[in-house]
Amino acid sequence: MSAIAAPLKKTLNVALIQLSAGFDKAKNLNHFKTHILKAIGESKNKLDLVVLPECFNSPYSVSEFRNYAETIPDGETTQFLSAIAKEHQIFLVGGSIPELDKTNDKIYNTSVTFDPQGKIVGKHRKAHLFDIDIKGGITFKESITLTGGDKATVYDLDGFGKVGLGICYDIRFPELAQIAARSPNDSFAMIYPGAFNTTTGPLHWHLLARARAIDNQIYTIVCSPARDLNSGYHAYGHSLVVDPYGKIIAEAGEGEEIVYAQLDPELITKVRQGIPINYQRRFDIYNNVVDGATVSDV
Ligand SMILES: NC(=O)CCC(=O)C(=O)O
Repeated sequence: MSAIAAPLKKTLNVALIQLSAGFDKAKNLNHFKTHILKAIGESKNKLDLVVLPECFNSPYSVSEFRNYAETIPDGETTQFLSAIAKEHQIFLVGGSIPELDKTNDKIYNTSVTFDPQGKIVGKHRKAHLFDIDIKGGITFKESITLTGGDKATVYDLDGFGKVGLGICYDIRFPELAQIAARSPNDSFAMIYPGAFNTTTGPLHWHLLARARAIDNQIYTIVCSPARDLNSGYHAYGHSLVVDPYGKIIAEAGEGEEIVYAQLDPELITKVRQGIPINYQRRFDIYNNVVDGATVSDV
């Protein structure tokens, strides 16, 4: 058995900013800035990382994505977030925004992460678009106006270690988290800006966040908008941080709230020593999972 690597190198203090967003982009940006500063001022530990929700600068609406779309990195929101990260010396996961790619005129649901110098260190385009139709529940079809990204995303939070990033519906596909958590990437967390809804949220939100943590023995961070019953989309809320045991260590309610958590560098190693699934995997059985594995016929 080889030594267990320590994916998280030191304690990380994180805040999740759960707010709703309306039609006024400038108002949305300022609302988030006020609360980022509030989190920095109120946190009892110096904050290292702040996470925003999916579609934090615009309504979450298929018919509005193009109206709010911006280019990255020169668009207004990217510049705005970069300046905040730099001024306050934090890593900032900028939720997600509708991104216009001028090279193909397509719109993506994109998350950008900044380092404490304001530099972009990670960019993820939502890979799995939220197209669902639950009779009597919710129908939503992002693919009417959005295009899916074509990559898993892993990047380094310098000094702490690596993280993987997915956006909302991406959490239903365990492969992105596996890619991030396993060697050679060895991430300590998956971060998901997300906006589950009031039909699937109560059923699946906590379970999926906990499942990704347990599958991979990493932290999972999921940040939702606050629920606004006057908007066209009722977000579930309940932003969460889950530890590598699958235990919820911080959780918001449904309204506007900031939640704080401290990620312990020793816990991942401890969990992996106690439940050593990393060394017990049977790749000889499931290495063909993409093409269709051979199953026993007896
Ligand atoms: N914004 C989203 O991707 C929503 C995903 C969701 O609600 C789900 O059930 O999955």
